[in-house]
Amino acid sequence: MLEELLNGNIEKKTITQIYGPPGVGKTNICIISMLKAIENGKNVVYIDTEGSLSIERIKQLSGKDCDELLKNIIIYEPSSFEEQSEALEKIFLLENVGLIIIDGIVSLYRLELCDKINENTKLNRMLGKQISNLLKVSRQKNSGILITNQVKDSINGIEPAGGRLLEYWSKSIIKIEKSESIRKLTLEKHRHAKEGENLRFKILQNGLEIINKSYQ
Ligand SMILES: Nc1ncnc2c1ncn2[C@@H]1O[C@H](COP(=O)(O)OP(=O)(O)OP(=O)(O)O)[C@@H](O)[C@H]1O
Repeated sequence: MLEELLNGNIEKKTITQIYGPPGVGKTNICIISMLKAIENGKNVVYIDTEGSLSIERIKQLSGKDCDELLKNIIIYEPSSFEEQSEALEKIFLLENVGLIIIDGIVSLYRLELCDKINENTKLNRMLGKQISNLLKVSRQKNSGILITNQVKDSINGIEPAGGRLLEYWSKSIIKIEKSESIRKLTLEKHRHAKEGENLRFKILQNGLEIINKSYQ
């Protein structure tokens, strides 16, 4: 799905970010990207911070029994932002990693934000360290990085959460929105594909159906 919009695979050694409101289809796209990487003979690390990953959904989208596929998926389910940092450290020890997915990169971070400035500074430092580790491990393994992000309100409507740091280090940024059953992906930032390109699709039981691709 993302390949059609990016005119190629998810780039290796950089962060591709997809952001949008709840229930819009971010996890579905993560699963499709994961299945593609496995099809290409790679293992996938899936860091599920919100309990979004469903084995049943993997089964539906792959059309296969999951037992074989699960051998190629390393799932982490951190319950704190610190555990998320620890999960990233573990990837350095894994073999044949083609794609690292963090579904909800700042969900736990946002949950832990509070009114104590010291605590928030610590969380920000941890986010910086996580981004640095992600880039380091992806260079070491020659793997892609796909993260999903929540939205926050801004004067222009909505924008990705996680601040400038995450925006700067995400070399591809894709917005996803929904109107009734139609989803729209828009390429907002990319190093070598046309920004503003968009793709409309539907989520079906057994896959994602592309409706059209256009440039506006
Ligand atoms: N079998 C299915 N057939 C059709 N649509 C489905 C099926 N399974 C899930 N969906 C649709 O997928 C959508 C949820 O997508 P997804 O979980 O990818 O969203 P998300 O953006 O990751 O949400 P969140 O941020 O809350 O985790 C829902 O609209 C749901 O109806």
